Amino acid sequence: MNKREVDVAVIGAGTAGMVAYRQVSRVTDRVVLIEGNQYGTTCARVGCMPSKLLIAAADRAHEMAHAELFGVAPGGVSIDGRRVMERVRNERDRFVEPVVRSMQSLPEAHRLMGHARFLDAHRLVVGDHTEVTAERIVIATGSRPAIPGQLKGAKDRLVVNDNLFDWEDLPDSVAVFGPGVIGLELGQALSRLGVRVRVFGRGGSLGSIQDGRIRDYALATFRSEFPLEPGAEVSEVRRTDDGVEIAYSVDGRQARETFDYLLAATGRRPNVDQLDIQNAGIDLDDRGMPVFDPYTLRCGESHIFVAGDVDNDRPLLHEAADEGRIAGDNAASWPEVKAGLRKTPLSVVFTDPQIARVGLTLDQVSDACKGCFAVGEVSFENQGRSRVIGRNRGLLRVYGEHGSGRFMGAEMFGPAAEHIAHLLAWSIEQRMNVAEMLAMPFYHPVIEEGVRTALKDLNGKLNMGPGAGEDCMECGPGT
Ligand SMILES: Cc1cc2nc3c(=O)[nH]c(=O)nc-3n(C[C@H](O)[C@H](O)[C@H](O)COP(=O)(O)OP(=O)(O)OC[C@H]3O[C@@H](n4cnc5c(N)ncnc54)[C@H](O)[C@@H]3O)c2cc1C
Ligand SMILES: NC(=O)c1ccc[n+]([C@@H]2O[C@H](COP(=O)([O-])OP(=O)(O)OC[C@H]3O[C@@H](n4cnc5c(N)ncnc54)[C@H](O)[C@@H]3O)[C@@H](O)[C@H]2O)c1
Repeated sequence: MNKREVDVAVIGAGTAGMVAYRQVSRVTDRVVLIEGNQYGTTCARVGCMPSKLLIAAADRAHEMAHAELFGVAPGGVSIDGRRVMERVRNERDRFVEPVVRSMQSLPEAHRLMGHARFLDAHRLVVGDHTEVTAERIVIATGSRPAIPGQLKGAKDRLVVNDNLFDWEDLPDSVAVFGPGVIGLELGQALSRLGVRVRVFGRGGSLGSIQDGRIRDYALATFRSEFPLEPGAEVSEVRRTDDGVEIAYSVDGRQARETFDYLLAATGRRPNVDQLDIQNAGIDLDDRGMPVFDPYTLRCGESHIFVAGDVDNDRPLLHEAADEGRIAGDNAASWPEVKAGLRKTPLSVVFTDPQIARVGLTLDQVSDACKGCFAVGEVSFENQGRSRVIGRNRGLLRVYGEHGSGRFMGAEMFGPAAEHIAHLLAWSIEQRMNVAEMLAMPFYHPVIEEGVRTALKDLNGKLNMGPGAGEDCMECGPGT
């Protein structure tokens, strides 16, 4: 067994771990970044990037198939599944390659390959070949798909995001389990690429949507495009000669249907369970998760920090990077530990229409404002720019506090949500109130005019000015 002694050990070379390593390596050479599988990160290899590449192909197919709305006849759209998947893999590899290269350019003494486990609060055993003694430790081990036992009945036809993007060709049919973020993004994309898809859910949840009106609107919209059962009762999942047979009932109606594959998108599990974390000497909650401070990322009063998806809090790429920076800075400066900057919550789901959420959710706003808040709303169905480009579906709901007029949060299902969510998140970051947001410039005709309509509606409901539709001589048509 090799022995190493370092100031800081970072476990996991994903986004959070690499950022933590970078921060630590600025102040000490006695640092090691440990990776148990392969370099390249979840985001680039099997997450954000390949999923968006598949969605890009699907969106193109969908736009072509619906061009007749504009009097443009594309003359039949043909989808070459092999070429679709080839581009996904090639472009994915282009994103992965520089990440791997930057890892390989690190000093050899700073890199260690092997699965890490805690022997005690300061000692790790890595891949049964090296024992690392570290004064401080950052756990950045990410997460992996959580697969309910029943779905394992699909045997060799069970896929998750880790292997779907390696398909050589598109299959004819896929049963998608989990109408969460991954299931909706990939399910809709596969459907638009000509794959027969049915999405099975449990308990009625949809994406990460928290606002009931947005959820209902989104559900009806997705259902008009592909079968989606958010509350299906699945009694059996069975591998047969023909593929995967699923027996299920919806509203008492029994059905059996066979698919080529079953995609499990049923949530993700933090990679804590294989760390022998019980040896680390830190407090664990009743699910065995480290108890930590979300501002310092420190576990109790210890020398151990967490960062990224492993802490199961805001499992998104930009948050993993922020957490890596905070945890890395604190591991570097320990025992001096500072609260880091946590940004306004922001999430975007790349369905069509997109789903976005910023700031506090409706329930959180109600708690924070003790019930003294109002909700402004706009439908994009008659919004000028959205109609012009044929993307006039969706709803934006904006939340503001009575008295102060402070803008608290928003949820959206609609066109250009990825961009609008940024404007709204930046407004919250600047602590703007609704009147200040309305004083910002709005061009014509743009989708952002819909945001202004929602804000005016909110302003009126907060009794702070005219509502939507009143006193807007300067507004153009369809705003
Ligand atoms: C399909 C999909 C699509 C996504 N799309 C988006 C998106 O569009 N936008 C967005 O913001 N987020 C998206 N995400 C989420 C985003 O990818 C993650 O939040 C982010 O990649 C997490 O980074 P991380 O560093 O915490 O984990 P990872 O990048 O997973 O890194 C963890 C590393 O730790 C290693 N490891 C684990 N255990 C050990 C051990 N015991 N010893 C040594 N090494 C270990 C792993 O091998 C891995 O390399 C998506 C995720 C998925 C799955
Ligand atoms: N655009 C993005 O930012 C993006 C994209 C993909 C993933 N992500 C990240 O990855 C995380 C994980 O995504 P996810 O979609 O796996 O998780 P999720 O929590 O969003 O969704 C899981 C879904 O599976 C359902 N489910 C659970 N067990 C089930 C069962 N037995 N049968 C049917 N349905 C079942 C849940 O009710 C839920 O709707 C997200 O929370 C997000 O942070 C982000």
